[in-house]
Amino acid sequence: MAESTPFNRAFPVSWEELHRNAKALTWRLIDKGPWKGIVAITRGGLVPAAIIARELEIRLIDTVCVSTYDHQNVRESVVLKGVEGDGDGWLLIDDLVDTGKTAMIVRKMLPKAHFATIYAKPAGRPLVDTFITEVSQDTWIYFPWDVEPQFSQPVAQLHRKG
Ligand SMILES: O=P(O)(O)OC[C@H]1O[C@H](OP(=O)(O)OP(=O)(O)O)[C@H](O)[C@@H]1O
Ligand SMILES: O=c1[nH]c(=O)c2nc[nH]c2[nH]1
Ligand SMILES: [Mg+2]
Repeated sequence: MAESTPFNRAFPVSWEELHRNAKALTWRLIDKGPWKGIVAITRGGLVPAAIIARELEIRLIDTVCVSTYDHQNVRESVVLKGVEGDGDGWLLIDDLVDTGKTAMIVRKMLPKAHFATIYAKPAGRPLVDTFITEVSQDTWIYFPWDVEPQFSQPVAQLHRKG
């Protein structure tokens, strides 16, 4: 039997929307710098970090590699790679905070970094310094790199099923 998850809503994000939101995040970050560089939290933080690096004209980019999910199932975080220093003057980027588990680990590694994400759910929100859009805790965000186009049921049919 498939494992159940706490996600009742789907929030699909297109490449265009992600690009626009990453640029919007840059506008919120520009006056908070200057930044020595960016630390991207892989893998989800890589695309937002690339867009933000382009907009802020930052070429020094490092990674912290952390994995906390198997698809929608949360588990023990695995840290595959850390980074030197305390993060002072660095921008730390991820795609989102959900439970805040990943953020808690990375903030401990880089306590002085400025942590920014595009999306935040309520449980993780207090751990983020700057973000763009909040979605509810029971929403799963579908990023464009994780999906492909497929048939979707007409609303009338979904409605009839209740
Ligand atoms: O706030 P949390 O509950 O920790 O969830 C947020 C984290 O989960 C996802 O990463 P994931 O572990 O799926 O790895 P990935 O970035 O390699 O896809 C996402 O990219 C965040 O890093
Ligand atoms: O693609 C994703 N969407 C989410 O909503 C989420 N929450 C934790 N990790 C996530 N990954
Ligand atoms: Mg991640």
